[in-house]
Order: sequence, then C-alpha cells, then structure tokens
Amino acid sequence: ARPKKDAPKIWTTLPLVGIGNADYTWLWGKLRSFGPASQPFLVPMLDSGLTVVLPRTLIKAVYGLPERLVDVHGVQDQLMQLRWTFPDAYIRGERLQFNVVRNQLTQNIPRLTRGVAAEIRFGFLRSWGESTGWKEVRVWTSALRIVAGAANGAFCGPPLCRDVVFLDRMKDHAMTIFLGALLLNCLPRALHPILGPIFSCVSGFAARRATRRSLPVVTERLAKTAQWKANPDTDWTPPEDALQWVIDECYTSKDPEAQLLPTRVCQRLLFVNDISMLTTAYAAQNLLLDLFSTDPALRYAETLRQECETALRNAGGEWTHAAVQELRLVDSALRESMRMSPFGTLGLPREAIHPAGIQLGDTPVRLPSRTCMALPLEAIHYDETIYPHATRYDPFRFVTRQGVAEPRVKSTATLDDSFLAFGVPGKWACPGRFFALLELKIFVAELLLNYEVEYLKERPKPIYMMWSRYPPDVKIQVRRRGGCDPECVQGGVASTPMAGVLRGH
Ligand code: HEM
Repeated sequence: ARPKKDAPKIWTTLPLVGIGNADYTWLWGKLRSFGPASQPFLVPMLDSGLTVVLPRTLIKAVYGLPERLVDVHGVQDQLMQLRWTFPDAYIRGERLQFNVVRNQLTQNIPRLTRGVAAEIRFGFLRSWGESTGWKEVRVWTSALRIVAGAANGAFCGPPLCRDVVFLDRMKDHAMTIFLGALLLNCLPRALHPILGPIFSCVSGFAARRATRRSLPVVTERLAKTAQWKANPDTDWTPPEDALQWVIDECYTSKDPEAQLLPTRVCQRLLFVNDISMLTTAYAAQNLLLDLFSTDPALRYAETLRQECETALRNAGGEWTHAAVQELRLVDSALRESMRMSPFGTLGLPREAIHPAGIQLGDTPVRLPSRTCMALPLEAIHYDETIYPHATRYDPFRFVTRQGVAEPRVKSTATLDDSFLAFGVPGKWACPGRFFALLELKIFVAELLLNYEVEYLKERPKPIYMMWSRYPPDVKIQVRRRGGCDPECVQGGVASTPMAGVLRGH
C-alpha cells in the first residue's frame, strides 16, 4: 500500500539521537544505551545521512524482506565505493568469485584443511619466529600476514601465498579501499564525480601493484587450463583452489572470452582478498587480545591449549577437518571474542527502495523509499538480557557447562539475531564464515600449541572511526614454547574451571 499523503514524516515521529540533545557525541559507543530499546530511532551519520537504527526485535521482519523492497548489494557496493575501486563492469556485474566462496570453497573445506594449517604454521614461524626467548611482535600486522598467507594457500596456493610482497600489496589494497571508501562516503555526493576519479587512481595504483605480482601466475594457470581443456591427457592436473574455481566459473559464464582476460581474473583474486583478509585478521587479533587480557589465574589459555593438544594428538599430529571440529572450546572463545568486538557500533546497512516505502514489521512506522537502515551491533552484542555480564570476556560462554540443565552449545557458524558478526541469519549471511572459522581455529590452535604470550595489564581499546571499530596495532611479547610441557598439557589442566567440560565433550 502507498503511504497516505498526510502520513507523519519519520523524523517527526522517531526519536533522534545525536542532534539537539545533551548526549550529543560522535563517539557512537553512546548508542549502546539505546540499542536494546524496542523502538527504532534515528541517527545522523556522516556517510549515509539520517539513518534509522532498528531494534533486534525488527531484524527478522525487515532484513527478511525481498530485494525489491530492501536493497543489499547496492548499499554494499556504495560502502566499498565499487564504482571507483573496481570500475571494470565485468567484475561488478558478475560476482563469480562470490559463487566460488559460497559453493566450491565451502564444499572443499575438508580437503583444504591441511594446506591452510601448513600455511598458518609457516606464517607463525615467519612472523613470530623460532626463538624461545621473548620477542616483541605487532598483533595486527602479524595476524594480518599469517591470515593472508593461510587464505591465499586456499585461494591460489604457492608461490603467491608465501610471497610477502604479494600478501602485503593485497593488504595495502584492502586498506586503501576500506579507508578511501569511508572517507568518500563522508563527503557530499555532489563531489563524488570529482573526487571519485582521484580515489579511483589511488586504488587503481594499489590494485596494479598487487596484480603485477599475481599476473604471471594467473597467466600461466590460464594457459595450462586452456591446454588441459583442449587435451585432458596432458601431464597437468588442475589445482584445487579458488583461482582454478574462478577460472572454471569464467569458462561457464555468458562471456568466457572476456572473463578469462588475465588481468580480470587477477582482479577477482584481489576482490576475494579484499572481502576476507581484514575481517578474518580482525577476529584473530581480537581473540588474542581478549584471551591474554584475562586474569592468568583463570587459566583459560591452558584449557584451550589442552583441547588443541588432544584434538591434534587424536588426529595423528596433523590437522584434519574432523580434528578442527573437535575444537569446541576454541570455537566458543572465538564467538565470544567476535561478540565483544563487532566490526562497528552500527552495521549491516540496508536501504528501503520500494517507491511506496516499507512497513517496519507490525509497528505503525512506515519508512519512505531511500531511507537508510542499520543495526546497533554493539548494543545487541552487549545486551545484558541476552548475555549476562556482557562486558566480561567469558571464552566458554557458548559451551555446555557440566551440571547445567540446558546446554548452551552454539557454534560460531550458527547465526541468530543476537550474534551478528557474520551478518543476519539467512540469504545475506557471510558465505565465507565456514572457511574463516577453519582459518581462525587453526590460528588459535597453532598459536597456543607453539607459543607463549605475555599477559597484558588491560585489554587495549579499539580505535573508533565513525561507526567502525579499528584494531589497535599493539605490541605483545611472545616466545616459542620449548617443547610441550606435559605438566601444563595434562596434569595442569585438571585444575582448570573447564576441566569437566573438556572431559564431557
Ligand atoms: C571473521 C571473518 C569474517 C567476518 C566477520 C565476515 C563478515 C561478513 C558479514 C557481516 C557479511 C554480510 C554483510 C551484510 O549483510 O551486509 C559478509 C558477507 C560476505 N562475506 Fe564475509 N566475513 C568474514 C570472512 C569472510 C571470508 C574469509 C570470505 C571469503 C573467503 C568472505 C566472503 C564474504 C562474501 C562473498 C560476502 C557477500 C555475500 C553476498 O552479499 O552475497 N567473508 N561477511
């Protein structure tokens, strides 16, 4: 139904946070106190203008609406300023790389596990070293490199996944477009036709630097694939990695000749890195900071280490998919860390696009077309009614406790409307989360099995930039463990609070 002409405007009916009241602050952390309220409210945002923040109770009703009513991809493209960062219409038009993440990458996780584990082990040795003496490392920088190497082990394999220059250039591109798009989105749209091309030059420069490194590998892969397709008896087997699956998708696309252009395939590899690298490294570094800011007397790290030890030993000393799935406590610690550090105070933006606007569930509120919406991620993740003692990092919050009648087991890949780190449950949830969790669990396991980390006096604070939280690149002291300490692995854990849980699952 079309809205009545005299329907009240939302800015006269919804509460406005941020302008004209004493609580005005650009520190969006203030929004926490509004989040759990059952009523939508308005927030002026530098990048998306006046935005309606929805309460948790409306997520299903609004985020489940069809695409003709609520836009997702257009908003995401705007967020990344794809028009300027990936100006090639082929890349923006057909997201072949998304199909690969959703299908081949996810289905092949069991097969990819060994390679990912090998790259994580290699990455730790390269970044954190072999010395059993204490060494200072930067958490964010090293986590990024390790995660990027592991991901590219599955995306394109060696030599690129071990090529520091390639990995760093991929990271530079991801950072350039993330920060550049944030800045551009804050400037008036009227200026975009002037500033957009400048931004395009900068991100294009970063893209060319990154793809220059991958181009010879991609060109060779394309040539070998073409030869193999012409004669399958050639002495070459197509590798099982995302690059090969992207090439397969290009062959079956509407316009294979154009899609198979080597620079275009390189850009797709770049795109997958852009959407996966920062998010995964962010989760890895947050877990590290959360875990090693807890009270050492609670022995959380030892408990997790023991779980990793057992899983690896049962798998014969090599990570398999089944062994990774055994890491229930690690999974819980990750979910808890992602709960405490969502990537923004507000997030998951959407736009009402139906000319008649959209109704907010069964409330009387109707949003006009072109209204931006977002969810109060921090407020929901810190809602005391859902998460008692929400500001406390409890790594075992999501696993069964012995003697508790109702188990609370919740794997991190399982989404609900109170855990939004991977998006809202349903069609638009992150399709890369199964792969991301594989990387993250092995990251945590390899870290705990091979290194000791000096505990921090307090949890370093994230850097708030408008709605987003940015990781602080703090330094920590680490040292390689000199062989497994049996006292710590077996006897020591018997006295930890989760020993019962470990025996029980
Ligand atoms: C801890 C790591 C990660 C986090 C926190 C994360 C988070 C998210 C979120 C919140 C969304 C949904 C955005 C929205 O609804 O507006 C999303 C979408 C997406 N993610 Fe992830 N992600 C992670 C890792 C990855 C990885 C490793 C990949 C690829 C290998 C990936 C690929 C994608 C893709 C392709 C989409 C877009 C899906 C679509 O719109 O059809 N993500 N991610």
